Amino acid sequence: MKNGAENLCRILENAKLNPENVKRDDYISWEEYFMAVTIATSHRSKDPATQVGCVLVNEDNHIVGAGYNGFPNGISDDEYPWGKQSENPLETKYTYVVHAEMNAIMNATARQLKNCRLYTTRFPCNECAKLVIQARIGEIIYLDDKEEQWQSQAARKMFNTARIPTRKYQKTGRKIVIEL
Ligand SMILES: Nc1ccn([C@H]2C[C@H](O)[C@@H](COP(=O)(O)O)O2)c(=O)n1
Ligand SMILES: [Zn+2]
Repeated sequence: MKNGAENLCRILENAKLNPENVKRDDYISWEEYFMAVTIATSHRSKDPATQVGCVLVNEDNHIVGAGYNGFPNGISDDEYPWGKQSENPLETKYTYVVHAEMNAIMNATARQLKNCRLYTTRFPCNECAKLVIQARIGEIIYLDDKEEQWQSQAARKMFNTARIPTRKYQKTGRKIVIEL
């Protein structure tokens, strides 16, 4: 019996020494993973000037919603305007585009978005902030913020009042290459 136990210990020790039996340690973190999916989601946007992605993650680290900026379902990307500058609001994208955060919330598979984390490549605008607060989303993690824009300032003001924390994603410098 003693020899059996000794043999088993030796086998286990040898196994640990074999790298094929030990998990890799260079996997990406949850934060890197969710922001990578958020950035990848933005690549579906047809907006020629600005592509925004957004991902909703619940308390179990499950992705429950994702979206990017685009026109509503059935509104042709080829017939509606993608321009930014016009005296006539009917001729600019802003009048029609659904923001990435709005699409992520609307696409959410989970009925309950309460306390989910919202990852986004661009800090939410005031209109998205209203939906985020109403959906009781728990935290905003963003890549970039156009702080000079009043829409961003209004959103931040509402998040502060609603006590929804926001934080800027801290880049790790890691790069991944995805060949599609
Ligand atoms: N938090 C945000 C802010 C903006 N967007 C979308 C709306 C437009 O498609 C584009 C912004 O246009 P720009 O003036 O930067 O060319 O980004 C969003 O989805 N979420
Ligand atoms: Zn918005």
